[in-house]
Amino acid sequence: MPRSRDRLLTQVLNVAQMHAAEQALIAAGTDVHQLMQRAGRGAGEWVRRIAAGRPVTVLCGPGNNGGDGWVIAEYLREHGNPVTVVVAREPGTGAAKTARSLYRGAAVPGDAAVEGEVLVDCLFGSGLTRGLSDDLFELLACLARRHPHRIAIDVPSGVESDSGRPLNAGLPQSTLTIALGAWKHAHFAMPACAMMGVLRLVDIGVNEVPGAARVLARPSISVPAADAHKYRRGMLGIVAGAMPGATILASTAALRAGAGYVKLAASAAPANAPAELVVTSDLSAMLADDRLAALLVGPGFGRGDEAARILARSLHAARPSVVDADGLMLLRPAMLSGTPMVLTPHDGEMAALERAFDLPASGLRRERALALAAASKAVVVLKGPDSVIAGPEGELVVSPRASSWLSVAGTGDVLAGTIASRLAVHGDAMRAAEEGLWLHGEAARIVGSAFTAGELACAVRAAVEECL
Ligand SMILES: NC(=O)C1=CN([C@@H]2O[C@H](COP(=O)(O)OP(=O)(O)OC[C@H]3O[C@@H](n4cnc5c(N)ncnc54)[C@H](O)[C@@H]3O)[C@@H](O)[C@H]2O)[C@@H](O)CC1
Ligand SMILES: [K+]
Repeated sequence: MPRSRDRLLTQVLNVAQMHAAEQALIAAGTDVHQLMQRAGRGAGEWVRRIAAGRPVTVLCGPGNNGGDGWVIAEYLREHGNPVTVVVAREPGTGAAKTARSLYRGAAVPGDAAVEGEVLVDCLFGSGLTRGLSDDLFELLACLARRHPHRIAIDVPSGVESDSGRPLNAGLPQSTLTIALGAWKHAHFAMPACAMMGVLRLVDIGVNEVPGAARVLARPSISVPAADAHKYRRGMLGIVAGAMPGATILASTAALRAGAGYVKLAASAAPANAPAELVVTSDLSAMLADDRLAALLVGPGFGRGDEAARILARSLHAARPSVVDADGLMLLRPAMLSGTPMVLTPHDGEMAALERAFDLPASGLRRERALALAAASKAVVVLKGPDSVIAGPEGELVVSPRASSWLSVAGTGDVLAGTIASRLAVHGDAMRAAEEGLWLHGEAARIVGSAFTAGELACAVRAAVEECL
């Protein structure tokens, strides 16, 4: 793929945006038939490689997703791979009818008894508007049981493309999902993204859609300038609270994510503080220091009145800040100073912030993150298996599903420390959030399984190395 399309292929579109993008291509001279050929043949090549000569069953529905299925089947037949189409519904669109007419292989009516190695699910794609009827659900489920490899084309049938909501209970698990033209939100939203197996994208020439969300991608991190020194590289101040263990984890990550100097304001030096961490008991002096590039407030903070006062005092210093954990439970609109800020709530903290900012606690996660970002003028990293980053101007970045081994105490502190370290380096809240979230996910990939938050924090260094 040409390098210029790399960034373009990170866009994530909803159904309306995808339709508009297709219409733009059609207006520029490509017809639906050509688009379907590009999509079907691109997906067909993936299927052919996976099938490697083993029998493939293609389940075709009535819409253009079914049309893709007919193209895939013909592509496999042309390449000598055994293929059978199961016709769940006859094609209803012009492009799908044409695709069917061009297929010269075997087709059987909706027959659940067909067996094979690879099932290609082209029953419904982004046009699904309601749950599968009982007969279609049974057909899909029976075929899925009879095929060890299950490839979903565009989105698995039964999944709502814009939300990632399954519209039927008990939908089969796919081993591979091939997105067509652009990523859809379902590819990154729970619970659908956990049903999709490996994700691949086929480029059909879709152009940039203004306002589209993006998938979190590997950031590019600069090495320190030739004349760098510890302060110019960014000094991060971390404000400790009642439980300094959390700030030690955050500091361990922050020391490895790029900041030149990490200072911890704590009433007493924690016993297990890393030697590189400078501990001060003078919070006022730390906040007044001109060299302070960013602040992290919240991990292990406590939720009492004293903690609330320290939070307000810290944010009053008006430095680029990351507010996490207990800090989020105490944050009030009046504490915001308009300086770059990143908020890193999990779902429970998000609900507390929504109460504090008088926002509805309903809607999709990405919509809730966008609403909080708009109300607070902060960048919101809504954490979870399907983390999203929302910016105050409506920017939206969705993260590929994170390692489930991250579900262990302390990993949130590591994320906060990583983002804060990046914020200290350059002061750009959106960029720091993206870099931090990517580094965190990559560190988890590097440490693998059954890791501790401390091991994760140490692996941030290796993750940074991959971005240089
Ligand atoms: N439009 C284009 O230019 C392209 C579309 N492509 C494919 O087209 C797909 C979208 O096509 P469609 O919009 O035709 O959508 P689908 O193929 O998902 O099918 C939608 C049709 O099924 C009906 N329907 C929805 N839910 C149903 C249910 N539960 N039970 C029964 N019928 C139901 C709808 O009323 C509509 O007639 C994409 O996912 C992608 O696979 C690709 O071929 C690329 C090009
Ligand atoms: K499908």
